Amino acid sequence: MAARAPSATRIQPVVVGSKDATETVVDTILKPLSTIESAKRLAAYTAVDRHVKPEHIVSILGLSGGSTVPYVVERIVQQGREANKDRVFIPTGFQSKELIVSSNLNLGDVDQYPTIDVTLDGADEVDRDLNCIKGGGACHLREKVLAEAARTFILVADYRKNVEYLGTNFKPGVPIEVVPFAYAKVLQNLHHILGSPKATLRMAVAKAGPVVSDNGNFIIDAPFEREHMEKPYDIMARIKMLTGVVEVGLFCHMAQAAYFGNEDGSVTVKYHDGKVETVAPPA
Ligand SMILES: O=C(CO)[C@H](O)[C@H](O)COP(=O)(O)O
Repeated sequence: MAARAPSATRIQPVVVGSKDATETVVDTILKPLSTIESAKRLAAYTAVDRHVKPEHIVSILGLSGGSTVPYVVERIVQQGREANKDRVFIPTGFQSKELIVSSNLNLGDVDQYPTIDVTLDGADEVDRDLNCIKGGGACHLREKVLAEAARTFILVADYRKNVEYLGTNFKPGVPIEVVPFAYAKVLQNLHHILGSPKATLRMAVAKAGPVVSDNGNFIIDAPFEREHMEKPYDIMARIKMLTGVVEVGLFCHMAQAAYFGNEDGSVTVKYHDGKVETVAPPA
C-alpha cells in the first residue's frame, strides 16, 4: 500500500494526550495539516507500510510518546480490524497507552512481551549514524526499554530532525532522567565534570515545579559542545555512570532505519549500514 500524498487541507486528527493537547479540540479539528505535520505523517505512513504489513497479523509492536507516533497509529488502524485483531501494542507511558486504548487496539505490557517484533518511535534529532536524541517528552527510559526489546527499531520524524551531528537543531540538550534525591548532585557533576555548564532541571509548564516522568523521576536537559555530540556513545556512557542517573536520552547504535518526511512530499530513509534512499512523493 503506497503512502498518500500530504494534503494542505487534510484535517489533523484529534489525538488524546498529544503534546498539542493544550489546543482546544475545536482548534485542532479546524486546523489543516501544516508542512511539518504532513512530513511527520508521510514518514509515519511510509514506515508502517514497510514494517507493519497487513499480513503480519500476529505481532507485538512498541509505541512511544510524542506528536509523530499518533500518525503511526493512524496508519496501523487504517489496515483494518482483521489485521489488528491479534496484534498486541506495548505503550511507553500514559500518552501512548491512551492512544492504543482510544484506537481500540490490543494493549499489552513489556512484562508479558519482553521481545517485541517492531518498535516505532519518534526522535528529537537523528545523526548520520542513526544515533538519536530522545526524551523531549520525558519518556526516554521506557522508550529505550522498548527499543532494546525490539527485533527491529525504526525511527520516524520530519525533515528538521535529519542532521549530521546531534545538537544541530535541537538545542535544549540531552534529556537525562534522574532520581529526585540526586538531581542537584547530578547537575553539579554535569556542570563541573562532564562539561555541560548550562544543564538545567526541566520545569513543568502547567504545574509549579519540575517535570516528573512516568517513573516519578526528574529530567535534566544538558547541552554539550559539538566535540561531545560527534561521539554520542562516549558522552552517553559517561553521563550514565553518574550516581542518580536513571537513563540518558541518547540512543546509540540502536535503530535499523530512520524515516524522514520532507517538505516536498518525499521521504528520506537512512539505514544503519549507511545506505540512503529517497522515496518519491506519491503521484
Ligand atoms: O522522545 C520522545 C519522547 O520522549 C519523542 O519521540 C520525541 O520528543 C519526538 O517527539 P515528536 O514526535 O513530538 O517530535
